[in-house]
Formats: sequence, structure tokens, C-alpha cells
Amino acid sequence: MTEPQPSLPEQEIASARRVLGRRNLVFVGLMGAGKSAIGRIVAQMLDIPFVDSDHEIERVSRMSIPELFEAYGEAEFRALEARVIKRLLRTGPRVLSTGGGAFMNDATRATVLASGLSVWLKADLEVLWTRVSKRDSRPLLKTANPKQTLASLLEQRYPVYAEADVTVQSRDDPKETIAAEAIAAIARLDGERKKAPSQ
Ligand SMILES: Nc1ncnc2c1ncn2[C@@H]1O[C@H](COP(=O)(O)OP(=O)(O)O)[C@@H](O)[C@H]1O
Ligand SMILES: O=C(O)C1=C[C@@H](OP(=O)(O)O)[C@@H](O)[C@H](O)C1
Ligand SMILES: [Mg+2]
Repeated sequence: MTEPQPSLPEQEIASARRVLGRRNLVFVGLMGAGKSAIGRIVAQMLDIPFVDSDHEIERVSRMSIPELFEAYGEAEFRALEARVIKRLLRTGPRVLSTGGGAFMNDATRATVLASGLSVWLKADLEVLWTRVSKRDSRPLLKTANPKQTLASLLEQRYPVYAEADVTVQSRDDPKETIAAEAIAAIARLDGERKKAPSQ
């Protein structure tokens, strides 16, 4: 079944594509924010390729994320994640949805900020928890109190995610609405860029 797509003004899509140029549009944020789901829709709307760094890691390693954590530990996973994202950022444009920890890596964050356009999908703890508690595919949440773990990650990471170029509130509105808001936020940067010389 095809999902209804809100009609985005052509001009807005053109502006967003112009702002992006050959850069990657990089979604960052906590687990459950919707980076994978919204990123895919944004790529469709902008008619550019989509890649999810977790899927790319799973493809190259031929292992699932939980298997990678189990077999090699988080440090190895992070090293692979950084390498995969560095490679993906060399070419574009595309939408790149990252895993929630990727932007916490200093080198990855510096590369994303220098060569990509980053969007923080920001969500409240309750929204995130409702979503992530439906699946057990996230190794970091295999703790005695996963909601508390998520809350601690939120506290640690939100000041860092705030370095992203753009922030979009993720909530329980239709995914297409959130995707359209992300595109509108990027399109607005086109206006800012054009206004800049006369200021
Ligand atoms: N706006 C939304 N409304 C309802 N469900 C959503 C929304 N955004 C994401 N989801 C769902 O929440 C879950 C987590 O989304 P996902 O894209 O995997 O997040 P992330 O990649 O940030 O961890 C998925 O089941 C996804 O379909
Ligand atoms: O926040 C994190 O450190 C992680 C988030 C996950 O991706 P999502 O944010 O897409 O769930 C995945 O990369 C891994 O389980 C670690
Ligand atoms: Mg994801």
C-alpha cells in the first residue's frame, strides 16, 4: 500500500536540493527518534538516494547490529560505524540516517559538520520509549532498567545533538508530516543564504 504523501511545494523541494548541493543530508538523534523511517521518506521526497549507516554496517559485516555488539563489543562497532560513515560522506547528495551514537564520535561529528548538512530529530523521552520498547533490536537498551538507560543517554547526548545544523521535533504526527517539516527547515536555509550578502 502506498502511503499518502502531503504535496510539498515544488519550490520548497528545489530550495532544499539547492541548499544540499552535493552534500549528504545527515539525520542524527536518539534511538527511536525516527531517523531511519523519516530519512527514507525525505530521500523519496527529494528524489535522492537513501542509506542508513546501520544497514550499511550490517551489509558490509554480514552481521546484525546485535550480533556485532555480541561478538566484538561496542568499541569495535563504533570503529566500524565511523569508517562506514566517513566513506559515505565522501559522495553525495544522499540522505544518510545514522545510528544514535554516531554523532557522539568527535571525528564523525566534525566530518558531518564540515561536509554534510545535519538534522537533529529531537523527541521526548516518552515518545522514544514507546517506540523503542516495541523491539529488542538495540543492544544498548538490554539493561535492568532500559527506560532509565534511555533517559541517561538523552541527558548525555542532547547537548551534542544540538550542534546539528537544524533541529526538527519528532512526535507522533504522521511520518510524512515530520519529513515535510525537515525539508521545509532545510529549504529555509536557502532564503537565509541568499539574504546573507545584503546584511
Ligand atoms: N512520526 C512517527 N509516527 C509513528 N511512528 C513513528 C514515527 N517516526 C518513527 N516511527 C516509528 O518508530 C520506530 C523507530 O523509528 P526509527 O526510524 O527506527 O528510529 P531511529 O532510526 O531514530 O532509531 C519505528 O517503528 C518507526 O516506524
Ligand atoms: O544510540 C546508539 O548508540 C545506537 C543506536 C542504534 O541506531 P538507531 O538510533 O537507528 O536505533 C544502533 O546504531 C545501535 O544500536 C547503537
Ligand atoms: Mg535507525
